Amino acid sequence: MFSIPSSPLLLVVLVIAALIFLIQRFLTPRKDAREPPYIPSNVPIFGHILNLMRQGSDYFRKLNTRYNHGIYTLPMLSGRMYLVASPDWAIAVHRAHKTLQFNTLIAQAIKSLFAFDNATNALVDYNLNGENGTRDGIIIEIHDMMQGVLAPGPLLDALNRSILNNIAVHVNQLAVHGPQRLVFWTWLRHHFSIASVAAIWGPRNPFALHPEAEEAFWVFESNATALTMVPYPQIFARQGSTARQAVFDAFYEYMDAEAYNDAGTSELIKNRVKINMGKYGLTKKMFAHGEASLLFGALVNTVPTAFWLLAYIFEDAALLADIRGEVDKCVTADSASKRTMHIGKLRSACPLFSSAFREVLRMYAPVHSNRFVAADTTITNHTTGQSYVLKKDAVVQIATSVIHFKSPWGPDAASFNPRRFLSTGERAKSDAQSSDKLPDPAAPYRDSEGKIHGSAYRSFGGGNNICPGRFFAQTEVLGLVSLFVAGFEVGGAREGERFVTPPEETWKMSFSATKPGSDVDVVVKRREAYEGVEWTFAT
Ligand code: HEM
Repeated sequence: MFSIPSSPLLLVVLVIAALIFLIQRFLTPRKDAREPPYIPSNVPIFGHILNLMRQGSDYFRKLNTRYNHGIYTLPMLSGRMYLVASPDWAIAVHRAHKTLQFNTLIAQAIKSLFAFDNATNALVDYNLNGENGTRDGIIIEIHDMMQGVLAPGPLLDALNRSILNNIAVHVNQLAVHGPQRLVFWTWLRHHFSIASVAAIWGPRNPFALHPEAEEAFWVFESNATALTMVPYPQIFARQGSTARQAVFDAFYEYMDAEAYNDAGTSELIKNRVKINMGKYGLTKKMFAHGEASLLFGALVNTVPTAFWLLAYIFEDAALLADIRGEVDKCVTADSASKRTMHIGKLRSACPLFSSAFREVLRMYAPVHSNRFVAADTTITNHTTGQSYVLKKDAVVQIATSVIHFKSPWGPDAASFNPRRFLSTGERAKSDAQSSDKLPDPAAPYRDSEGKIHGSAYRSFGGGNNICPGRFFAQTEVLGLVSLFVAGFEVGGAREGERFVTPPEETWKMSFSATKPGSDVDVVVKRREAYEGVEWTFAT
């Protein structure tokens, strides 16, 4: 017969055990045998979340090493997350895009991150996933417009010209009177940011109107998770909230001055104005909030990518010499002091340079893709024929940070190999190519035997929501880095020292590219015979 325990401690233990049992019983999602393998955590209900908070996305790698499945069910609170850790399952997720939705999650995130009012939230929700069977609605129209404007063609060429010539202005001012010391990440982040923002938003852009908004943006960005998760962020995520407001204010001033009408504003922004304010009647204030979202797209991945590419090239004298051999062929001399970098040639005729760029993205931009399960959905792995059911209201996360470091990348997957993306065939093809064709930086990975691995290379995501900015990002990064390679030497802070690549930040969630964990002092000087040279780009 049941009797009340005499020890108060035992009583407490029993009550806690009973509570955990009840919470687990009612909160833990019911298992369905048709779902992907179910991975319990050592601490019920909260375990996976606590581990993620402590270890960031490294936790997914550890789970994958331990269980080695291609896809998992992770119970979290009363719901579940499906973790995708293989290219084949990633393809299966992208195929089911009607019910595995990107827009539902992005809408949820932008509403809180950009502090929209109710009227704007309603506009965001309108025909969010094409429920009406049409392509109207703010989110869908902006998506379609961006895919169009940023696709290879004359509009992208104009944007490329603008960013590259802005970058050249900054680089031309370097080491003019002899070697110059730089705090490298800080220098790069500042100059790349203002060059990009000027190319996109025009001469009277928000950073030009309010220079403090640039630093505020990076504070806002590093507090983005807290801003979306914490209630009353103005109290509990104060630093991020203040920085966010400074960015909103700078954009508001830009909108209020109608500076988007200035010559030099990109078609991207002119079209965003037409859709958001013209067609859907967003207020200037709310549009100013929403524009900050494009800053995330434009800056948070490209700046670290440029940094790591420069770091790896200048750290390794042999790699620098090889890439220089390619890049020098893309330069023409217009006069004794004027050189032109031909960007089309840079993209199509520098196989090692392009390979190193993609390798940097593999290692430092393993950005996860998230999808919302709008209805129970069966997905099938077309290599194995196996199927699983994903349950309504769950979230699917394609763990690029796992996929980029396992098969098919081989035993050296953990280390930087700038030649990884060269295959014999590809090299021959690139050498022979004389046109300025634009290779897709998100093209499937081909290994050294020429075998194609679809969806193994995922820095730009995949499926319907593949990053529209990938061609632009490729041009900006290769353009900036090419000027350093062709015209400068970057060494350590002391005479004769080589550049030493700093470690990456330790805790990361793989929402965006990894930043350096510490800054690095360098000395930049002009390359011999390029002392007085001024650079421009031809696109
Ligand atoms: C190295 C640079 C970049 C990386 C690694 C990157 C990566 C990504 C990833 C992983 C996604 C999500 C795809 C998915 O879930 O399947 C994405 C989406 C997006 N990116 Fe990028 N991105 C970069 C540069 C840019 C640039 C320069 C822009 C704009 C100027 C941009 C604009 C966007 C936009 C608007 C989306 C949302 C797409 C949609 O609504 O369907 N990105 N990016």
